[in-house]
Amino acid sequence: MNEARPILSVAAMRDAEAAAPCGLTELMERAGRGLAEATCRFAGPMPALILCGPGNNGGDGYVAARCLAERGIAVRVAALGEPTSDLARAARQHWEGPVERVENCSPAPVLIDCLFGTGLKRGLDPSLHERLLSLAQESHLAVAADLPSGVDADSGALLSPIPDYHLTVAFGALKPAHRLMPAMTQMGRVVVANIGIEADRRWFEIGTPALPAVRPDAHKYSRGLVHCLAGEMPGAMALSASAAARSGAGYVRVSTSRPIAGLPRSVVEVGDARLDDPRIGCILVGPGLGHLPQLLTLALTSNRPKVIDAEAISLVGDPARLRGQDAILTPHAGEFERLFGTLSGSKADQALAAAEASGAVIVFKGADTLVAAPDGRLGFAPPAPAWLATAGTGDVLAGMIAALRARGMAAFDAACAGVWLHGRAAEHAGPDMIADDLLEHL
Ligand SMILES: NC(=O)C1=CN([C@@H]2O[C@H](COP(=O)(O)OP(=O)(O)OC[C@H]3O[C@@H](n4cnc5c(N)ncnc54)[C@H](OP(=O)(O)O)[C@@H]3O)[C@@H](O)[C@H]2O)[C@@H](O)CC1
Ligand SMILES: [K+]
Repeated sequence: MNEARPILSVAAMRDAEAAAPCGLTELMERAGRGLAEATCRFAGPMPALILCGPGNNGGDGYVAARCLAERGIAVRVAALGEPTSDLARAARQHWEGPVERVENCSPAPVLIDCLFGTGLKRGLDPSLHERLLSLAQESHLAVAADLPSGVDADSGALLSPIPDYHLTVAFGALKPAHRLMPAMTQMGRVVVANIGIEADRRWFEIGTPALPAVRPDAHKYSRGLVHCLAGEMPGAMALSASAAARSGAGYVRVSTSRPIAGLPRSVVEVGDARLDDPRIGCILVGPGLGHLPQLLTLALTSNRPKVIDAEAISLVGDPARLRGQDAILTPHAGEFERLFGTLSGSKADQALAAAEASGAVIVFKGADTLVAAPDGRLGFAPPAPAWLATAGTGDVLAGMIAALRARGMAAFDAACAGVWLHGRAAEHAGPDMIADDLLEHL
């Protein structure tokens, strides 16, 4: 079972650290020990070079050096200068070995980057980031302590270039950058070292979903009716409706003015669109919609839950129009901007602002998909294969989420579950998959 792991912003991390009953010195001790242990497990007994910055990330490095030396590993330390924080100064004093200079130290098979973590405020000086890149290039394995030095922890932006790491050891909890583009692709394997903080769980990495059980007395309506509104290009809705049928909906119905090729025989095509039917568990509008804004208007006249995808998102026009609707929106970046405009802040900030402005659950898609709720909950998708970026996969996701919503899951939970299952289906389908192949893996 893959538990949802908490994700903490820099501010939330500082609060959690300050509230830790064990105190900050012990937290640093645990972070350094966790770094040493994870590195040993990953790299074995290879000689290591630890680069220490001036702050507490550097402090973790001095602790890790001591722990690695205690394990008999040949470890060297190189620093930018003397530590500037009290905690790091104390950690430096407990390291009994020599301290070289980052500018002229020689490389080692394992490079451990403890230059900067959550305290990074600007890009590294060019001479320093070039030094970091070249030492990483000359190592076999590069390990980042908490975050690669150069990454903004809250946004995932690269403030200066970073090497590709093999392992990143996050302390206490993941930070947004561990699951946001572009930083997430350069961190290698990401593990969390438990340092004993209590983490707020409103932001989290989406874990294995708990799907509703099928009751012994279930019938097709109680298992969830998804009503799809097909538009000008019904092939897209064929994918969505098939995905809904394969995601456990009891009954999938498609309103269409002409026959749709490629639908499973169990999916029913109907000529009219009676959306006041209380048995409808979720309406789906958008995939293949084309220029039929009246279908969105029709969906919005119904009080039933709805998933609004693709072209229908842009047609909403004003986010306030969704207030009072029980809606899930699934925009990619272009659709997001068309509806919500250019919002400031990180992708996480933007997703939350959009959820608040619309009152809807927002699935902000991309290589770093986020699911935001109006109440401030935020799910970060675990990494999914890059080959998901192909035509029609969004239609499949919309159908999956509609089915999970129709099965009675709350909107936010259904969206998170759909995103998680979609990523895992892509892993099973393999690199040459097309969207249709996902259906076999739902
Ligand atoms: N708090 C805790 O209890 C625990 C924290 N832990 C660890 O602490 C890390 C956070 O530590 P931190 O806050 O000291 O920040 P950190 O990332 O070391 O850097 C700050 C220093 O860098 C400097 N600086 C910044 N950018 C720069 C640049 N581009 N180029 C040059 N300098 C730059 C900045 O100087 P300033 O700009 O402020 O003058 C300041 O001196 C966290 O990631 C985790 O590893 C764990 O031990 C668990 C317990
Ligand atoms: K680091």
